[in-house]
Amino acid sequence: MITRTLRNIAAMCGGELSSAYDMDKRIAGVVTDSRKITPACLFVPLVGEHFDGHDYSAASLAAGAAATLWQRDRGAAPAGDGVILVDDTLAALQKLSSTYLCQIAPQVVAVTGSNGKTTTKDMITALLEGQYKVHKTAGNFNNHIGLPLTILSMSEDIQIAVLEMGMSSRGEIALLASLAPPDVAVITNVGESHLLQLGSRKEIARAKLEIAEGLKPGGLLVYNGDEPLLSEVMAEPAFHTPEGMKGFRFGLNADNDDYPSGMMTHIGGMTFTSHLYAQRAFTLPLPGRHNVVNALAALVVARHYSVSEDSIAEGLSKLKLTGMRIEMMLAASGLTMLNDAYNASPTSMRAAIDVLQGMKCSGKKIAVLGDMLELGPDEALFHQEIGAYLDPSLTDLVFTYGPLSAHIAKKAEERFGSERVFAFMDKKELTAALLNRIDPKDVVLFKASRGMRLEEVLHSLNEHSQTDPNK
Ligand SMILES: CC(=O)N[C@H]1[C@@H](OP(=O)(O)OP(=O)(O)OC[C@H]2O[C@@H](n3ccc(=O)[nH]c3=O)[C@H](O)[C@@H]2O)O[C@H](CO)[C@@H](O)[C@@H]1O[C@H](C)C(=O)N[C@@H](C)C(=O)N[C@H](CCC(=O)N[C@@H](CCC[C@@H](N)C(=O)O)C(=O)O)C(=O)O
Ligand SMILES: Nc1ncnc2c1ncn2[C@@H]1O[C@H](COP(=O)(O)OP(=O)(O)OP(=O)(O)O)[C@@H](O)[C@H]1O
Ligand SMILES: C[C@@H](N)C(=O)N[C@H](C)C(=O)O
Repeated sequence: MITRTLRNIAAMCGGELSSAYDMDKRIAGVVTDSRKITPACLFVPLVGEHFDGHDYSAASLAAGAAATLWQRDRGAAPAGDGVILVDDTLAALQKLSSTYLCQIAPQVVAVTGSNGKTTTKDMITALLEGQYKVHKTAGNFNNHIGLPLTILSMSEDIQIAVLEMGMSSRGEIALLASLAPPDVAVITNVGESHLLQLGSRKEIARAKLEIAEGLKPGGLLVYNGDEPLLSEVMAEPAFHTPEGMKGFRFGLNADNDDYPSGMMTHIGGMTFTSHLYAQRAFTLPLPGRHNVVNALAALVVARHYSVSEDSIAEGLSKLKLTGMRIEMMLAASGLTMLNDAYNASPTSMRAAIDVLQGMKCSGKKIAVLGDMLELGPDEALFHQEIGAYLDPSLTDLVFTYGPLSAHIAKKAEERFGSERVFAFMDKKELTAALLNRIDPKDVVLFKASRGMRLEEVLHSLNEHSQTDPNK
C-alpha cells in the first residue's frame, strides 16, 4: 500500500496542507470508512448516498488516522495538523491513485466486459503470479472508487497490476482507463448487463471499447471475436484507435486468433486444448464452456508476458476464483449446490443453465433462478426467453424468486407442466418448498442479480443441512 509523507500526499493529490506542521509525518494506506481506520492512514471522506464521510473526519483522526482530506465546501475543517484541503475528495482520491501508479509504473492489464471480468481477472493473475509480482483487484472493486483504492493498496515492488474496470454508463470506463492507462486491455464479452442505462447492446459495446481507446501507444487489445458488435464499433469513424494498437481475437469460433480445439467436461471442471496450444491439454478446476473462453483470454495475456506453458498449466490448475461464480458447494447432507448468485444477466444465466443441464447427476437437477435487474424495457421478454431456454429433459424442477422471474416460471410451465415449476416472492417460503423437494443426491443451481441476494436461500438450505443431514 501507499506510504508517503504528508507533504508528498498533498502534492500527489493536488491538495493544500491546512498547516505547515510536521509535513514529514508518515502516511500509510488510504481508508474511506471511519469504521475501518488503520494506524497512520489517510482518511478520505466521500460524500455518498446515505452518509457524508466528512462527518467522520475528526473521529478518524482521533482513532489513529494520520491525516484526512477535507473538501473546502464542507465548512470548517477539523482543527490541528494532518488536514489536506481539496476541492473534491473523490477527484483527489483518483488523482492520488493515478499519480501513485505513475510512480510505480507497473505493467497494467485492464479487464472489462459484461460478464467474466472478475473470473478472467482471477485467471490472468493465476497465470502471471508464478513469474511476476502481481497485484489484482480485490473482489469486485471495479468502479470510480474501487479502482483508485485498488491502486493505492498496491505495494511499490509490483510488476503487473491486473485491474477490473466496470461500468453502467458511457464514459465510466474512459475515466477508469485515464486513471490507469492499460498496456493490455481485455474485453470478455458484450452481454446485456446494464441495458437499462445503455439502451442497446451496441452502446454497451461502445462503452466497453472505451478501454481500448485508453490503451497506451502500442498497447494490446484482447477481445471476444465471437461478438460482431466489437469490430463494428471499431470500424466506426468515432472510434479513436490508439497509435500502434495491436489486436487479438479469442472465442469459440475457428476464425479467431485462438479458440478451443477440444473441450471436455469432467467432475473436477474442464479440460481443453486451444488452436495455439494444440499439443497441450489444460485443466480448469471450473465448470462451464464460458470459463474455457475466459481462460483463452487469460492465455493471450500470459503469452504476451512470455509465461511458459508449464507455468500456465500450473496456474490454471491452482486457480482460486472469487466466490459465488458458479462455485460448487457440498452441503452436510451431500446435496450439491452451484452458487452462481453473485450476479445475473441473460448471457450469464444461459451459461449457468448450460452447466447445470450438462452435469451428470444421480438425483434431480433443480434450477433456482431470481430476477435479472437493470435490463430495461424488455426485461419481461428476457426472463421469458430464459424460461424457454430451460430444457425439461435436462432440468427436473424450476423454482423462481422475484416478480420478474415469474415470467421465467410462466414460460417454462408451457413445457415442464405446473407440477415441476414453482414461483415465489418470499425467500422463507421458497426455502421451505425446496426443503420439501430436495434429496442429498440432487444438484441445485442458484442464480440471480446481486440485488436479489439469492445466496441467502442457499445459506438457509446449508444451515438446515447441518441440523438435518438427511436434507
Ligand atoms: C462510497 C462507498 O464506498 N460506499 C459504500 C458504503 O455505502 P453506504 O451507502 O453505506 O455509505 P455512503 O456511500 O453513503 O457513505 C459515504 C462515505 O461515508 C463513509 N462512512 C459512512 C459511515 C460511517 O460511519 N463512516 C464512514 O466513513 C462510507 O464508508 C463512504 O465512504 O457501504 C456499502 C456497503 O458496504 C458499499 O457497497 C458502498 O460502496 C459503493 C457502492 C462503492 O462504489 N464501492 C466501491 C469501493 C466499489 O467498487 N464497490 C464494488 C461494486 C462496484 C460496482 O457496482 N461495479 C459495477 C460496475 C460499475 C457501476 C458504476 N456505475 C457504479 O456506480 O459502481 C459492476 O457491475 O460490477 C463492490 O462493492 O463490489
Ligand atoms: N464469459 C462468460 N460468459 C457468460 N457468463 C459468464 C462468463 N464469465 C463469467 N460468467 C458468469 O457471469 C457471472 C459473473 O461472473 P464474474 O463476476 O466473473 O463477471 P463480472 O463481469 O465481474 O460480473 P459483474 O459485472 O456482475 O461484477 C457469473 O455467473 C459467471 O458464472
Ligand atoms: C451494482 C451494479 N453494478 C449491479 O451489478 N447491478 C446488478 C444488476 C444488481 O445490483 O443486481
